[in-house]
Amino acid sequence: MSHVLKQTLAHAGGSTPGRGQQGMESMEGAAQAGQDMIVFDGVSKQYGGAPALHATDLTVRKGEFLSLLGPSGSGKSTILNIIAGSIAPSSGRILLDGRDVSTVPPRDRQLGMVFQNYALLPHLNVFDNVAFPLRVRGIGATEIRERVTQALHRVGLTGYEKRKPREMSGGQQQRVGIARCIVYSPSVILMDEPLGALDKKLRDQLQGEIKRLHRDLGTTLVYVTHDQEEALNLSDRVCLMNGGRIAQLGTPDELYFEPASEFVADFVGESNLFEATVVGDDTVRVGDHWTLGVRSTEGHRVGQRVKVLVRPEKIHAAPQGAAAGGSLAGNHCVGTLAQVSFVGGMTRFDLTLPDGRNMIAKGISDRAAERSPIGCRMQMQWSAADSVLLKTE
Ligand SMILES: Nc1ncnc2c1ncn2[C@@H]1O[C@H](COP(=O)(O)OP(=O)(O)OP(=O)(O)O)[C@@H](O)[C@H]1O
Repeated sequence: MSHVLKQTLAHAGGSTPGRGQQGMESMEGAAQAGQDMIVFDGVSKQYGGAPALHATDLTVRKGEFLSLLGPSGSGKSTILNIIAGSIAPSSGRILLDGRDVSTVPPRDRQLGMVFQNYALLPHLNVFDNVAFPLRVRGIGATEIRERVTQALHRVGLTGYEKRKPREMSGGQQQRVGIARCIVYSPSVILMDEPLGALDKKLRDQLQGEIKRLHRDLGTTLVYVTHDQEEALNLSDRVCLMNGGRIAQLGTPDELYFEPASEFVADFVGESNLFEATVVGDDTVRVGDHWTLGVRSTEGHRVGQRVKVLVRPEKIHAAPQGAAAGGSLAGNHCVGTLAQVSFVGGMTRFDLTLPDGRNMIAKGISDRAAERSPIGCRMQMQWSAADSVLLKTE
């Protein structure tokens, strides 16, 4: 039996909290119960002295959809597995709904898990796979039938009860995995790259279903992904990891428009980044002559080196001489068109500025602009309010 399958069964086989577990509730932990569902208090993990997770404080609120996003090896699965109890932290405390569970085994944490490889029992049909966690809890046959029927209905699999996992597509198998998780109403659902094995179209569809499910159930959900679009689309908040540390924790909007660092700006979406020097209030200079207005230089001194972020969709690009699109008073420059492409209803312009810098601009598809020949002169405009200074690292 695979390690993952064993883990799943351990979770699925959890009993209701016993006396021993309640005895572990510390007074301090109980006092923190309230809006916080999961609390990491200085939690770290080392493997033979190498840190997989540096000492981390993290709070997941009740009912929240929190994504753990980051490149490979950044510590996402380590956090998820520490919450699940399948990895013991090297230091720190974990509170679940105010209760210190640092030493509570996985089966007693009342969590649901969904894995990338579904981890279904191949010899059982869909009904029995979903019923499994209820059977190990000793629930009666009538209630099992009701709850399995309802869980399968929620994931759109009514009528598939008798199928074996191998007779189903990847997307359907993952729906079974989700039904098996929600059937026993866990207070927290942990999903580890649940859509990682599916193609883009199915991923998009199941993303919508997971989002709806989360809204309907109101359960706290922690979701590991390395796909930034998925994280931004699904989450109330995103916890972006880098090298075993939290790079930024915030709403998708905050990460996208107010990234805390160049790493965050780069990882989440596309960006134009300019090295610049602060030359006055809300004004910076790029290179020798180019002066830009920025949203704010508060907290920076004149002469300080900074990086300025402008998201491509905030830059309006048009062939030089064409009517300007709106009044984006503030910043402008000219350049030559290096490439134009049509991506999902947007036109993307890759531009080269006179000093050799590259710039990306994106806008709602514009037929006239799209027909602009490569090498033509383009004029770009954007507002100072959309030029954000990044904190220097
Ligand atoms: N059992 C282990 N023994 C030694 N090192 C480990 C072990 N498990 C994880 N690590 C290391 O800990 C770090 C964090 O791993 P983790 O699995 O949390 O990353 P991740 O962000 O989930 O990556 P991925 O997206 O590739 O799954 C990595 O450097 C990894 O090599």
